[in-house]
Amino acid sequence: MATTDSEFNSDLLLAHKLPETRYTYNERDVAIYALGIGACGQDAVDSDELKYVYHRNGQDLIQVLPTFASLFTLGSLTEGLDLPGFKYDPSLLLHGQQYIEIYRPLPSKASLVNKVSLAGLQDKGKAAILELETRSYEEGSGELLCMNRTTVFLRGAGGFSNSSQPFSYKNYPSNQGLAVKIPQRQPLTVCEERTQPSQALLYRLSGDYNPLHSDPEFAKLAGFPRPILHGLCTLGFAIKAIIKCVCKGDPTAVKTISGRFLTTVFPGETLITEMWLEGLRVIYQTKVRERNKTVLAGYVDIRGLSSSL
Ligand SMILES: CCCCCCC/C=C/C(=O)SCCNC(=O)CCNC(=O)[C@H](O)C(C)(C)COP(=O)(O)OP(=O)(O)OC[C@H]1O[C@@H](n2cnc3c(N)ncnc32)[C@H](O)[C@@H]1OP(=O)(O)O
Repeated sequence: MATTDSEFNSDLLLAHKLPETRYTYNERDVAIYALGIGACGQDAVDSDELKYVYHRNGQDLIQVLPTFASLFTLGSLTEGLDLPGFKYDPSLLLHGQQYIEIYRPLPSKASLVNKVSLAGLQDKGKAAILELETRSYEEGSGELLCMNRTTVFLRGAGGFSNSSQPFSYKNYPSNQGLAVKIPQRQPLTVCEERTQPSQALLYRLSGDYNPLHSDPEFAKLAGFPRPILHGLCTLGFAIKAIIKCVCKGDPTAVKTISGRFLTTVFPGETLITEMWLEGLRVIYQTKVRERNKTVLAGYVDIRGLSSSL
């Protein structure tokens, strides 16, 4: 049977092979990213954070934050993703979740080949949830460096299922990236950091140029009073706080990162990240002080016993 352009076609969608993408970066990109997630944003000589932007023995020795890996997915979603058999309005897209596995410390420069695949699609009625998995291999050695699973919440794109049962496709283990249960006890440690009013304008220079984060008119059309902060920028602030407070400042201690974006953050707001340690898992939630809202929650699995607490 012929289908119109707007009709959902799971056969077409699931058979579709997403193109490989490439990502090349150097020490300058690593430093610009670190500044974008607030490194040295309150104190230019902060001894916990200067190492992410400067090293006195050469820029190639700067340390790379594990969330830098999230940039490797740029180019698959931010450039507009064309999926046969499934239509959505990109201007209504919100970043829902990010799951990252780091297999070895990120070098300060590299050329990567990304293998991208569809990891999930769910019909939630009012919205669709789309998940893309990106495996990043170092060019030359072919070594697998990390994996990202990006979940986007597509407002207005739900209700596409052809049968009475809502469409649901997921091709990864159900224990990965689950929503976390926040402990009822007091957090072990808390870190507070103010974002700058220009935070999104700085963060976007790492390559996510979606006008939702910079253009007041575009933001209004997407349903927001003003431009909002990139979800991955908020995630970067939170994980940087965990590295500082729980991992003795060692960014290579981070093995797995999971985060769900619960509500939007506006540039200039203050982020309070609360942390609980459960074995080698740090459960965290990030709140906005000014609105007393939880904006992000998730977990970080750390290697070995490097916790400083
Ligand atoms: C380099 C690659 C980048 C890729 C992304 C590029 C574009 C970037 C854009 C951004 O950065 S946008 C800024 C960051 N994101 C946000 O600010 C979103 C914050 N979250 C929200 O505003 C809300 O959570 C929401 C996403 C609008 C959903 O809230 P809503 O009240 O509409 O949902 P519910 O009714 O609670 O749930 C419906 C259904 O959906 C599931 N769900 C809810 N939230 C999420 C989520 N964040 N991620 C994944 N799934 C979510 C929820 O579990 C419900 O499912 P069921 O339980 O009914 O099965």
